[in-house]
Amino acid sequence: MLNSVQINARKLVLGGVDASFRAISYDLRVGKVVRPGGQLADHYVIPPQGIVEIVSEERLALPMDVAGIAMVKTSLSNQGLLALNIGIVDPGYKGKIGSFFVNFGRREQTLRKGDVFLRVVFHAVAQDAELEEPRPVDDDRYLADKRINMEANFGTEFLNIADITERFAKEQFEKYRTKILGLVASAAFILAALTFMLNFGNLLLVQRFLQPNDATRAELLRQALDRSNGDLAEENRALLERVQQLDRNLSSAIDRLEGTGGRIDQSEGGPLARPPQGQARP
Ligand SMILES: Nc1ccn([C@H]2C[C@H](O)[C@@H](COP(=O)(O)OP(=O)(O)OP(=O)(O)O)O2)c(=O)n1
Repeated sequence: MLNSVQINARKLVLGGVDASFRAISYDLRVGKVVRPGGQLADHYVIPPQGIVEIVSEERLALPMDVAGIAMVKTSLSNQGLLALNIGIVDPGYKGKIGSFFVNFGRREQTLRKGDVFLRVVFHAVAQDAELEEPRPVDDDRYLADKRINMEANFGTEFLNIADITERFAKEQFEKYRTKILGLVASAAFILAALTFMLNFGNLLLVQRFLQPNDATRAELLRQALDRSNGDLAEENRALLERVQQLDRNLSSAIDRLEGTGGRIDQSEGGPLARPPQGQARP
């Protein structure tokens, strides 16, 4: 691992400042901020769950026998700002360095031009193999690619909780819409059927209380017939007595007629007694 004197002497960092040289590393500073919409800025307030991309102020200019390793700044991590693009800087790499940052904390965090954001250590690379030198990375091209990538692939929040929730809810709704509509239709049908049956039941109940059923009607008819039979029996009995009385009167009238030799005793009443002349029989 190279020390700061070697880093400085071999001009591994272009545009560097003394304050960023550490004993065995260099602290890269923020050059440009690429906001979630892709716009360039000198600073950005990262909301909780927010994301931003940072491009270094310095350029690295590595020869083929030096490789770099970009590492997180512990102080930023402690604030909840985590660098995602840590890793190897290939031997021969010439260009700026960039990294996404996400805010895992509960509070907003600001990154601005000049802040340190990555720590780079440098290693000597053994030269016993044929290495292909990477092509230099143009600063403007590097920045433009970062902007395009940011705009195309990232939202204001790295977790995009609102978007994810909305998309998830929409997907679930689409998935279950047919089922839900079917269930609603069935529920409506069942409700309608129950309402109808309730009304029908009420009607039957009212009819049961207001109208006599067949058994009740038969009972009423039987009582009426009983009453009628009783009346007829009574009349029959009266008529029978009357007939018997008439029969008795007739017998006694005949007896008297025979006793008197065919003369009719006008003093006797009875059914066969002749009424006086000009008087109608009752
Ligand atoms: N934070 C970083 C880390 C590295 N690099 C640069 C220097 C590296 O030499 C180069 C390639 O690094 P990786 O291999 O990690 O990235 P890729 O897999 O995208 O690159 P490649 O296309 O070379 O496979 O990217 C960078 O710009 N920013």
